[in-house]
Amino acid sequence: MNREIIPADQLQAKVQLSGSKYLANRWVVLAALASQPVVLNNVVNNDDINTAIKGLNALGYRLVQQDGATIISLPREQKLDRGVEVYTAHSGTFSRFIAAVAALDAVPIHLFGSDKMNSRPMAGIFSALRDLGVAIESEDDTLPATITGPVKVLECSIDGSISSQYISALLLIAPKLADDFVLTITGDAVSTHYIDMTIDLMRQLGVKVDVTGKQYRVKGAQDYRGGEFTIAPDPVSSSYFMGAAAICGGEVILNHFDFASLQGEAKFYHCLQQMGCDIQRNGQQMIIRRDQQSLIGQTFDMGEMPDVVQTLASVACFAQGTTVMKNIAHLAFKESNRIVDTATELAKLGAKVEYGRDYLAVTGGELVGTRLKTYDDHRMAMSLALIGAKVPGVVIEDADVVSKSFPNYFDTLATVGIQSKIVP
Ligand SMILES: O=C(O)C1=C[C@@H](OP(=O)(O)O)[C@@H](O)[C@H](O)C1
Ligand SMILES: C=C(OP(=O)(O)O)C(=O)O
Repeated sequence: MNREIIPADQLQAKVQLSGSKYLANRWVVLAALASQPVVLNNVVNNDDINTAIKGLNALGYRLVQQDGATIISLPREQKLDRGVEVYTAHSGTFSRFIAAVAALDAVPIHLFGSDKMNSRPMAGIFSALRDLGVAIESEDDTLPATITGPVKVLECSIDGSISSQYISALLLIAPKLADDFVLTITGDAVSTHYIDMTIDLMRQLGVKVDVTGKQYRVKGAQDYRGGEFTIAPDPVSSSYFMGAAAICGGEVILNHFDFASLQGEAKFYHCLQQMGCDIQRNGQQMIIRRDQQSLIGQTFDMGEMPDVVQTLASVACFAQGTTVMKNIAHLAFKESNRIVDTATELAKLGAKVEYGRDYLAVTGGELVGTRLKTYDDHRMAMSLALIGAKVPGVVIEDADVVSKSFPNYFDTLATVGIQSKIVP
């Protein structure tokens, strides 16, 4: 389904966003592994989280979706006694997390993803699991793969320069191993705040994790305890509405912003502030305003904010001068190649774009609306749509890719004043 975005006037809107998919991805795994019941509230209903729940249940874990946004998880009754298959769809996070969870069982577990997911790297987690004595069958260190545990060795190292998800995955299962586990990160680690988020939630369930520089030590045979938790709103979903205020002008109020979030992208508003937006906090609300002031291009290190690079690239199209997003080599391994593919689509609109292995630079100027591809990447659809709020004739192809993280994205955009219509 393709959508044409209708240009909007200045915005004057309030928006309430659903729970973080990043926290939910971790919580469902932790809840599954917990020794007591866990209740999760404000769980986002999107493809990635539904895939994770289904996949964990295929391994005999017991997560049940109650009415709306609540999930209840009960402890698993027994380990698997025969092999099963798990579909990981387009979720990089779940593919990496479930590879580690699968290693806790001593039967072959076959993982396969969507075509896109099957081309994303898994080598980091597979090589670490092999070092831990787990058998991995995979043609080229991608999915599909068959994983046969259990973990027999309790020390490994992992290259942190491709994805932090490999590290989060191993940490999540570490308390369930028989003895103390030591993980050392090599290389220049990326997206490290995601590892901090993982450890923070593990600690909330009562387990002990020691961090010394690039080394993580987790005591073996610890129980994740139960409890009831409410998931805070998603900082990356909120970036599109902040970006909308920056591009269209006017004011957008995020009803509830997770100011305490450890996630790197929760600081995206600092980028908009530096470019000229006025940002205010009122309790849990964030207010983003742009009146007469122009946006001014800046240089940003986005190494810890990978998932808002495309939002920033869209905003940059409307700024004076050049916005440089650097330290983003790891964006090549997401749902699309978020350096090359973003540059390609922006260039189709007439934007002046330059890119290299680890940067993207966008210079503001006149744009002309056209049809844009989304490459099976939800964030490509959501961020490019923002350009259509200002430039007539922007058509987002395969706009329903947004269901990966934000199924009602276009309805929510309409509530802030940016309408769209389905077109051939
Ligand atoms: O741990 C996570 O929840 C994620 C980590 C990041 O990936 P990388 O560590 O691969 O950069 C991020 O881009 C992804 O959307 C979610
Ligand atoms: C990269 C993303 O997710 P994942 O790696 O889980 O597919 C994302 O949501 O932008």
